[in-house]
Amino acid sequence: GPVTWEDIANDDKTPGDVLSYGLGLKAQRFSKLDKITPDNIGALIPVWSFSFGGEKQRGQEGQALVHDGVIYITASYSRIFAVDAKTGKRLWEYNYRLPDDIRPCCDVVNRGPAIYGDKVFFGTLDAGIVALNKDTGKLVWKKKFGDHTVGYTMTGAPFIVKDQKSGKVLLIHGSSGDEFGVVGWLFARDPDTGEEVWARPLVEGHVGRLGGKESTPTGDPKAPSWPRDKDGNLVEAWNHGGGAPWQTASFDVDTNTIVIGAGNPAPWNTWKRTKEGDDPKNWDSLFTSGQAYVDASTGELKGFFQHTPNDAWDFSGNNSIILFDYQDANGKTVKASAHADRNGFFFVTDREKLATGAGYPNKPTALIGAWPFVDGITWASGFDLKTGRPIEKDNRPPLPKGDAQKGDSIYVSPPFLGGTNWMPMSYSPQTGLFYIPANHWAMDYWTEHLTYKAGAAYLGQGFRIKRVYDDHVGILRAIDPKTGKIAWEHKEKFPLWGGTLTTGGGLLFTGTSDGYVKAFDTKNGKELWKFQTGSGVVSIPITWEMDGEQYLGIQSGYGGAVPLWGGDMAELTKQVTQGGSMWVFKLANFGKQASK
Ligand SMILES: O=C(O)c1cc(C(=O)O)c2c(n1)C(=O)C(=O)c1cc(C(=O)O)[nH]c1-2
Ligand SMILES: [Ca+2]
Ligand SMILES: [Ca+2]
Repeated sequence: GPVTWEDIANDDKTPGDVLSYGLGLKAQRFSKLDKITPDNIGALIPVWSFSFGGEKQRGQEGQALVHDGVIYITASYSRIFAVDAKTGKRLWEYNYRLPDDIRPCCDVVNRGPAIYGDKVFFGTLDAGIVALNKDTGKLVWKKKFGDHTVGYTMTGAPFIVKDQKSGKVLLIHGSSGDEFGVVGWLFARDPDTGEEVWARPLVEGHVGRLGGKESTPTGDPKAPSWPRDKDGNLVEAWNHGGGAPWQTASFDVDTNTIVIGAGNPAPWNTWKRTKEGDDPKNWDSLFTSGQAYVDASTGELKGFFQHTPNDAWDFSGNNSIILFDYQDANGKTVKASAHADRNGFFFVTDREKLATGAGYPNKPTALIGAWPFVDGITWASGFDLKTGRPIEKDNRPPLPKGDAQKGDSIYVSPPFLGGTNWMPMSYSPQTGLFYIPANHWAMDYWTEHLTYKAGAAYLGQGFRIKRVYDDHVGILRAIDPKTGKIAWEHKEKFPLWGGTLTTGGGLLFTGTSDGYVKAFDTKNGKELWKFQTGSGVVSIPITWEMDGEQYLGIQSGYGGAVPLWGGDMAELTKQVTQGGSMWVFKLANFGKQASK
């Protein structure tokens, strides 16, 4: 049958299906299923594996959905499959026809579909979004939202919300393309027709749309966080300023607020976004590299917290923002958001303040806590809780001296690939901990001259990624959101590039770049189980219940940004062969089958 809004709103409470990216509107990636436990996980075995086929493989970063015994999985190169969850039999397949001149910065990935009514929705790499009939795979509508030849693309999973004022269900999705100098947009559409309801650009002073007409500027129309040139015009970078919300939202029903991360400013070169001769700290490049709180009815930006003002490192602010509640020291319930940023800090913010924070962003600050979750951060020593601003180490890549083509190279950690990246963390209400798939690495980093050219990379920085520790790159860490203390950690030889999932059985599932699906004890990080899938795992695990049994699903297929941009880490992972498949596991019950 059709998927209703109630089904989606209750997704986190109904383990028989998985209807949203994040396994619920709060994106906690926690399933209460407790049939698989630390005691019996030794009996977890594959039930089936499904190959995405095709000549082209590359990164499989999707999170699958499950409804009525059908799994919906997106794959690289804008493909989607419906597969029988019991048997692994293909029900239908849809291959979007991509033009040759797409410009995804960081591999031809897709992070998953959305489902609502009788349709499934997913983004395409030529900056489009399509709706298909979920039972037949037949195209219902398609919309192109940006010019792919200048760099617009889409890799993130769309998300369904319900505007609590109008009662309208909306399909929410973002855009990618900051590395090519496009302005990032967040869109709300009618899921039945694909018609735009509103759209919100995330560069200050750019104007949004509502009901097909210009609505309001984002922030201050004069864009005071961007500098002006000698003639009084906003600098070139402002026209191409980035801020792409290229990952997936969460939704706070209570305040009718869409919570989404905004991408890096463009270009990466901090001096192109700083008034000549001035300090970058005076030019924040709003509304980039932070968490945005958007009104579901109008697309207005209600609040914003910036993780990296005038981001010089492509730290971005995109990856998951998990909504959770906790008791503070006085026993008061705090409605908070949690986010592990590429800049190396784990943030806890007050989501009620951010949803109602009238006036200029960051004032008053909604920051509750910011703690490092990786070692050796070079750009800042911490955050000032009074102002919400970073305490910078004055370690920005310098301008080239005199006529030099390049500035002096500096050592930066985390590098632009981040302390973590797109791969979503998860939360366990049982342990009260967050589980962050992180990496220890660094880069040599230098400034280069540049001017904007449509369709060309717009960075103005050079880099080389390198290792920090001999024994590991990947570092899975459990962090306490009240204290920032690391409860446990687990090291991996290769970069971690897959998302995490926690369960009521006290397990944490994730994948590794060298091909394993692994399970850990959420309490102490003990590795309890692993299975080799045959290619690197850079996707997101899910779990669901079918006929009284708990299933685990995850995609295998190595790719993403590391093999393309990872310098020494790209070299390291060259030995990983490509693939493209979905794996499904459950507990072995040979005894029961024999007695049937
Ligand atoms: O700013 C952007 O528009 C944008 C988009 C994407 C993307 O859509 O995949 C990535 C990035 N930036 C990025 O900086 C990055 O490190 C990255 C890694 C990945 C990946 O899938 O492995 N995508 C992206
Ligand atoms: Ca569910
Ligand atoms: Ca980026």
